Amino acid sequence: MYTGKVESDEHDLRKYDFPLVDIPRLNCMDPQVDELIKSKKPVVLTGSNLVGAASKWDLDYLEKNMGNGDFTMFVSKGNQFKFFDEKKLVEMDSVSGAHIKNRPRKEYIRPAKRCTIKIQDFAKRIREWKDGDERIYLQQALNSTSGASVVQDFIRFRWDWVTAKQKLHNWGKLTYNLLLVGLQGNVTPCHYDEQENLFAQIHGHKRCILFPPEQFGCLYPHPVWHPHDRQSQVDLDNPDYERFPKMRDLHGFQAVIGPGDVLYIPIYWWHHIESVIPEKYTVSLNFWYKAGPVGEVEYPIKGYQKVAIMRNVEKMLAEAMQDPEEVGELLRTMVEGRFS
Ligand SMILES: CCC[C@@H](CC(=O)O)C(=O)C(=O)O
Ligand SMILES: [Zn+2]
Repeated sequence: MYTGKVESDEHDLRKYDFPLVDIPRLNCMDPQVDELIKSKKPVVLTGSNLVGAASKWDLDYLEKNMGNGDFTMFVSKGNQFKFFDEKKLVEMDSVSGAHIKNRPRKEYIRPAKRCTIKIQDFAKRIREWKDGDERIYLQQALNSTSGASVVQDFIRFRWDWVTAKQKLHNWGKLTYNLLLVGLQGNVTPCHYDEQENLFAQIHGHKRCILFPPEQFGCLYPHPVWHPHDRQSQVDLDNPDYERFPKMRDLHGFQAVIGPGDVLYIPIYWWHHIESVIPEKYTVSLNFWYKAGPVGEVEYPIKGYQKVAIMRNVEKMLAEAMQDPEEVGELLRTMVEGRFS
């Protein structure tokens, strides 16, 4: 169980140009926990036993008990697993209307290829993996086909505790739990999700770097119609300050989480997550909850609300212009020399 400050070199952590402060680590019964969650600030919860029933979910156990399903796996030549939404290629046609259909479809580079695999084959590939091989990352929603023992373990999660959190903080419904099994060194690059996330670490350690929604301007997300919607264009591990000068203003929060820890990643908060040494692979399970109903709007509006507004403006303009390429031109015309 990780207990020290993050500078410890037990996980051989990469150094960054931007400052990083530790995310608070609190026992789940500490009253400060609900204050932090209420104010949409990240916190590492210890002692929740949320997924205690899954503490035995190592590769051998999963191999024997995940059943015979075809599970989703991503394969990457490098160590980055940047999410690519294939649906956007279709939606973009519908968003941008007929005439774009006959334009040459920009061939997007998919940093990670999606495929399916049996858990036994996946476990074999993890065991046999060696430096230089392409990397693999199993990312599978848990459901009733996930094998009887796994389902039994799932039922024994602390649903009382987590459902009380969901209700207390007025979150929407649990959309799903994503089981994540990845190699040491795998990175999910900087992105935000439109869901509240209780991120439970089961095996191995993950270094999590988070930025608040207010730092949107420093992280240059792809446009909403892009398959990399919600993903930052910047590579924190290989910064390009020419293209993205405001990266210099980044200041982040970090935590290394280990078995039994649960990291609260607030909705719209940016996160960059790396599986770190010493274990060869990591196992995590997230709990994604839809945003709760928007109550009384308090002014001034918050950073995450500005992100939601910017997303809606981008979508509306893409619909109106019928061509996403023209949206940038229109926004520049609107802003340049007028609002400074
Ligand atoms: C596909 C989800 C990946 C996960 C990060 C990680 O553990 O690699 C994450 O970003 C999240 O739980 O929101
Ligand atoms: Zn995420």
